[in-house]
Amino acid sequence: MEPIIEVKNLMKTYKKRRTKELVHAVTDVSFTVNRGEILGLLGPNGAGKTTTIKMICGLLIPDSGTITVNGLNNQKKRFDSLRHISAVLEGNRNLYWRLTVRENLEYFAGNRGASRKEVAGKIDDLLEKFRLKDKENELVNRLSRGMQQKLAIAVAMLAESDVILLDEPTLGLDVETGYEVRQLLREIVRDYNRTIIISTHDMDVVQDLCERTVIVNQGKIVTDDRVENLMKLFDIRSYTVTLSGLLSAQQQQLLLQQFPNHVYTPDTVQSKLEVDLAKSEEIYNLFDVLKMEATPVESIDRNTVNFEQIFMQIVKGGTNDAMVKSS
Ligand SMILES: Nc1ncnc2c1ncn2[C@@H]1O[C@H](COP(=O)(O)OP(=O)(O)OP(=O)(O)O)[C@@H](O)[C@H]1O
Repeated sequence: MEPIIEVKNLMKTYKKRRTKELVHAVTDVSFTVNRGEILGLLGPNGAGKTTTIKMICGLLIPDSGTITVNGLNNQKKRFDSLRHISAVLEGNRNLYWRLTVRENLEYFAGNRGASRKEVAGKIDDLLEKFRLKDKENELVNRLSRGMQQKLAIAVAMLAESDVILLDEPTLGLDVETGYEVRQLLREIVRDYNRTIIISTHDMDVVQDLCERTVIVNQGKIVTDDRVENLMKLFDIRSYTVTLSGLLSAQQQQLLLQQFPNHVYTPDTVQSKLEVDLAKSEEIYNLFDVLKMEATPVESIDRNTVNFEQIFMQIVKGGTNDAMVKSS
């Protein structure tokens, strides 16, 4: 694995203009991103994600710490290192709303010194890839939010930089467009050999797209691990039992003793019982309790843990939580 971005001991404090109060946005952030990786940068509101992203793409200067892009320190070799990075920070705000889709692409390509003729093929390729060909002459302000977002990512692709930073790429998109954007990002990494860092609150993005995630809370990293490792680490054996009727008082008593954290929702027609097992063998104890009475069991379903639950679990303890790392 070849590291393309190395972030070491970043720190950034803001001073509020009016009150002069200090905000320690990033207190200690270090992580590495490998070439060809899709890394999810997560954290609750105000955790320091945008500040970190802005420091990586050179929009903010850290108070201390270093950022290396392709082996180049982004403060000492600012121009050379930033050449390797493109960023889509506020999605559609990166675009010119009174220009058409193609004009936006031509404008931003021109900004990088390329002539209209030189980039025509590249623009056609991007329009095709981002399924925007039939909208190429549409004004950006007439496009849906999803199309604007796709165009903003296409603009970032023009630079042919190794790394693309995306802040909330699926924010405000409907389910279908969110899926399409995720699909596109996957293709970008696969077909164009790019590295992507995504700051997001969208857990579908993480579960579906990111190989690794760095979770920040109150300016510090609390988790840096592969998504599949975290899924395994938090894979609690959680079951939902559906009954056609009620549990007896004795059954409820036994459940309380054996599974103190269970949740029982009684209903004369259809009751629900949710149980977390510490070990898989405990399922036999559950069966023993259920078969004590003749109440029919309609189904026993294993609940799968999703990334949202994992995320909540990791951040709810705040900065005192030990760093979660399974490997
Ligand atoms: N220009 C600024 N001046 C003062 N405080 C700021 C400034 N920008 C950000 N902050 C504060 O720094 C902290 C980190 O903010 P940041 O935007 O990096 O968090 P975030 O993780 O991206 O949050 P969100 O998910 O809400 O976008 C927050 O407390 C925020 O209020």
